[in-house]
Formats: sequence, C-alpha cells, structure tokens
Amino acid sequence: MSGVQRLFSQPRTIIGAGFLLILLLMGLFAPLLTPYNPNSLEFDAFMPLSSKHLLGTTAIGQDIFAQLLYGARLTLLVGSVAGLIATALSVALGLSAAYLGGWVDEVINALINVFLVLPGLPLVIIASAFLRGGGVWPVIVVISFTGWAWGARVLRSQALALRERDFVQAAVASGEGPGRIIFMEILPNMAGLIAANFFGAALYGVLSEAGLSFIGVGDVSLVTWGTMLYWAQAKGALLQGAWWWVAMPGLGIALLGTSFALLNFAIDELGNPRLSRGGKKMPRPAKTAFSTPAPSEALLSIQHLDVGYVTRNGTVRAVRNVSLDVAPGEFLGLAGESGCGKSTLAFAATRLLDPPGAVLDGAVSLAGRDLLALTPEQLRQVRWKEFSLVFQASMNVLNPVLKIREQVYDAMQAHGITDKVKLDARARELFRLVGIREEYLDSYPHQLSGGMKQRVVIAIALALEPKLIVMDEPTTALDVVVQRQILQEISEVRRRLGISIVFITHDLSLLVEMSDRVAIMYAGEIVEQAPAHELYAQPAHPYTQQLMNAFPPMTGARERRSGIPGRPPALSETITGCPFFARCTKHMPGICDVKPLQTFELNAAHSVACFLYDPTVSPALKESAAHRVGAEEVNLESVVSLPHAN
Ligand SMILES: Nc1ncnc2c1ncn2[C@@H]1O[C@H](COP(=O)(O)OP(=O)(O)OP(=O)(O)O)[C@@H](O)[C@H]1O
Repeated sequence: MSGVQRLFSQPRTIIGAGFLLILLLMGLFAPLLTPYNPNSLEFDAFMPLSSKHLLGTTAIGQDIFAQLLYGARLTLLVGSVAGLIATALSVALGLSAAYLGGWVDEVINALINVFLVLPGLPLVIIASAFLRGGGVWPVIVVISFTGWAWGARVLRSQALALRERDFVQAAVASGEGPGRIIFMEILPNMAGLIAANFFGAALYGVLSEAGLSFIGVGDVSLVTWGTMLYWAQAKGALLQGAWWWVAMPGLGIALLGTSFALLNFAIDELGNPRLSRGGKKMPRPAKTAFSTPAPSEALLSIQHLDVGYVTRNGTVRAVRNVSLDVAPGEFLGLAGESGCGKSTLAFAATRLLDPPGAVLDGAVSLAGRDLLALTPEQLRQVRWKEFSLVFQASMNVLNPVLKIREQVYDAMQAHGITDKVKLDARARELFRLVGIREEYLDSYPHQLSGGMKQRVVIAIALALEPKLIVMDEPTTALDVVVQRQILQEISEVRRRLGISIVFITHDLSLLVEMSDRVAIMYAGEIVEQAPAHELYAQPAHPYTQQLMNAFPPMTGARERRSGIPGRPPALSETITGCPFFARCTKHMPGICDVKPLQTFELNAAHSVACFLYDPTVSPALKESAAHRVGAEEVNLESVVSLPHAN
C-alpha cells in the first residue's frame, strides 16, 4: 500500500481532509454559492435568518453568509502561508544548527531563546500596529517571523538525536554525502514533526489573525473570520440576538483547527510506521547447502597494529602489536573477553575508528591496497565494494521510516548502480540468499523481527559482493535459536560466494564450530591463533584453555562451568611480560612477568604467545608450572618439540 493510500485509509485523515475541503470549497466557490458581495451595504441592518439571507445581515446591512464564504479565503490564506513560512524557517534553522554545530548552532540557539522568551501576542500586536493598513501580508509576515522558534527548537533536538542514530552513522560510513544524509536519512524521519510544525504554525496563524482582528489591530476593512468577530463584538451582535454572526466565524475557526489537528495526527502516523497497525509475520528462512572454497594467500593483512585511545589520563593501548592474516574465503573467528580490544581492532582495520581512537603504528592492507593510506574519497569507493561491515545490534542501522527496499538500494546506488531493474533483481537475489521472502522488500523495519532485520543488514553488507565482511557480534542481540540460524546462513553464504569473514564474539564455543581459524585476543594482544578444530582439540595458551572451560561443551552432558578468576590488566598501563600472568595458573615467575611477550609457532597454522612454548625456557620449569596444583592439564610434549619464535 502506498503512503498516500495508507494515509487515506485512516478515518481521521478522511474527517480532517473533509473539513478542510469543505472550508476550501466555501472560499473557492464563494461567488457561485452566494449572489451577494460581502461588503455590499444594500440590505437592512440585523435582518433575521431567511432563505434569502441564510445567516441574516450585519449591523450595517452586509450579508453574513457571503462574509463567511469570502472570509474563508483570507483566513485560509493567512493560516497556510504563515504556516509554510514559519515551518520553512524552523526546518532551515533547526537543521542547520543540528548539522553544522559549532558557532552556527550557538548563534541559532541564542536567536531561538530570544524569540521564545519574547511574549508572542504582545510582540505580534506591536509589530502589526507598525505595519497596519497594508492588507493581509503584513499580518502574515509578522505571524511567520514570530512563530518559527518553537518548531526550530524541536526540530533541532530531533535532528541532533537522529544524527547519532546507527542508520545515519551507517549512511555516513557507506559514503552518502551530506545532502543525501539530510534529505534522505534525517528529513523523512522528521516528516511527522515537520507536518506537526506546519499545522501548529498554521493554526497559530489563523488564531493570531483572528485575535489581532478581534482586538482591532489587523486591517479591519478586510473580510476574514477574525474581522467578522471584531465587527460582531463591536456592534453588539449578541445584544441584538444575532448570535449566528459570532457563532459562524467561530465555528469556521474551530473546524479549521480540528482539521489541522486531525491531519497532523494522521501524517505523524504515516511518518512513524511503528505507530500504524498491521504488520507482517516473519516467514521461516529456507536453507541450502553449499560447497567450501579453498583459502589461498592473505586477503586482509594486519601487521603489527597498535591502536590507542588518547585520553586525559593517558593513552589506553587497546590493540597491541597485532598481526593477523585472513585468506580469501576464510572464516576467521576472533574471540576474547569484553574489553580486550576486539571491536577496536575491527574499527581500526576498517578505518571506522573515531577520535579519541587512533592508529598509533602498523599497517593494514586489503588485497594489496594500503587501507590506512586511503583518502576519505578512496575509502568511500572501497567500502561496501571491497569490504563491508555488520556491527553489534546493527539492525538499528535500518532507517525506521524508509522501506527495506530503499535501504537495500542505498549502498548500491552510492556506488553507481542506478538502473531500477538491476537494483530490483539484485535485491531479490540478496533476499533469497539470506533467507528472506522477497515481499519483505516492501516492508518497513518495524514489520520485521530482530533476526529478520539482522538478515537484511547482512544482505546489504553482501550487496556489492565485497571480498570481506567484518562482523562484530552481529547476533548478540538475538535469541540463541535465531542466532544459530543466522550464523549457519552466514557460513553458507560465504561458502557459496567465496567471501572472507572476520567474525568477532565472546562466544568461543560458537566460534570453534563456525570458523576455519580462530584468533584469541587478550588485553589487546592476539595470544593464540589456530585452525578451529585444532584450537578446540588442543588449546595451547592457558587463557584459551580457561576460556574454553568457561563455556559449555557443544555435545555431551551439561556441567557447571567456571569463569576465569581475576581481571585483565588496565590497558592504560604499561604491561611487562605476559598480560595474563596474574591470572595464569601455569605462570613462571621470573620469566612470564619479565620477558617481553613473544609468539611461538607450534606448527605452520598454530601460534601462541606463551613462554611455556619458549624453547629457551628449561623443560623442568615448564613441567612444574604445567602440573602445578590448580593448573589445567596441558600436553606440553606435543608442542615443546615444535618451537619457533617470531
Ligand atoms: N572511546 C574510548 N576511550 C577510551 N578507552 C576506550 C574507548 N573505547 C574503548 N576503550 C577501551 O578500549 C579497550 C578495548 O575496547 P573494545 O570495545 O575494543 O573491546 P571489546 O573486546 O570489543 O569489548 P566488547 O566485547 O565488550 O565489545 C577497553 O579497555 C575499553 O575500555
């Protein structure tokens, strides 16, 4: 159903638009509906209601019905034009303040504050008194320029909030320009507010004009509903029993106000699809089986990467000398406790790190291209096309007021695919790939479940067939069953398309099941890397062993699991030796806490940063540490024979 169809399916739209239409038609067809001129004085004063004079006559013999019809014209004109000008000012100033920030925001905010503290009606009265006699336009100008401030404040706050929303950040990340972000991402989300602003300002215009006319400040020679009230009051209509002279223009103003309010609600509902009733149920995804491609040389290569957050209390070194390769088509899992630097690594490697975060040292290349050296424009071209990203709770990156279809198209359009047929075909193909029925392309995000939205985000990430997708806890916000389904689909899709995936999670047991290779991170460093099955069967680092123990096994009886006692070291401090030393049940004092950390290769695919595998450390010392009371069982024999320090 299109937006207009949905709008007109609501009773309040029909009633509101109906009232407005009646008032408009009254004004437009006034010459057809009455034979009299509203200013003609040809009749007797205070004539009663009759078939000739439906609403009688005024104190000076004008036909009141003719005045009511012609009065609708100017009243509507004042309301709509003042509403439009005030809204345009509110939108322009509110959005400029929010988007540009800095001194522009300060100046506009000061102006808003000044206009808000000035008492409205006295200001309008004074301004109108100065401009008196110039017809209806001075009134419109005065009302517009005194009625924008409240709307500007509300729109500014809304735009500030929207600017921080994930879908706007995602649009920035995907390379959309400021114009597109303001007009396509932010403004549609403010449609309800802008409409409310317009109808509020229009109502303020109508009421101000009526109020000004009623107290005789406007141009009382004009025929508006306000001037009708003025003359009715001035000539004692109620004393003469001609109550309809007061009631009819009053009713006109009330009807106009009601119609504006009803339309405002209806448009607000259209702008916020979440408010509307009716939604579709999530269909179950279909599953398909695919084959695995063989990984070859590194696609993503991270070399000695150091990343820090520069704070007032020093630099938090969140990623320390990390080197990691990802082969084409490989599914690399990255695991570690909360705060160990996984997200920082992902953000830094994909150039999404914001200050105070900064890459302090090292290199990152994707298919041989130095990612850290790319200009913002080069980065824009590469992002989504060469690599894409799916982050924690990334379903929030979906703009709530845009249909899924438009959002799937966005990344493709930003990279030059504009042909609607191609866009449609690709969108359908992507939906099939991630297991969503095609008709959901025309849904709004709120009509989809969390899992479904996450699939959409994954479909968007796949849109331009990138070589690599970085996924940072993409399923943490979902329940376990949906999480597992999505992970299986991710795995199948990457096998089918041959893309590489870096998958970040706390959940090591899940990772060993999904990944080709797993890297374990601790306190900013990669402490172990190995093929998933090998890491599962023979975890070498005491931290990996304890981490494995903290999770339930994938098969077999349920057992109580233990956490790892202690805390990781503060990343703002200098760490001497092994960062896991204080928590390690197998540590070797005098070695692990003294020697600079080194990585040892157990075989070509398995490396570990632990001195238990250092060939220069005496086997006796290792044996006693490995078999210390409370230490996990470790088969050093299988590994001490393969030492090779990096
Ligand atoms: N803006 C910041 N300023 C200062 N320190 C920060 C900032 N952001 C993150 N850190 C610190 O950097 C370290 C790594 O954080 P990061 O979010 O990368 O860890 P993580 O392993 O992804 O954690 P989680 O799994 O909880 O997302 C943490 O110690 C964190 O406190």
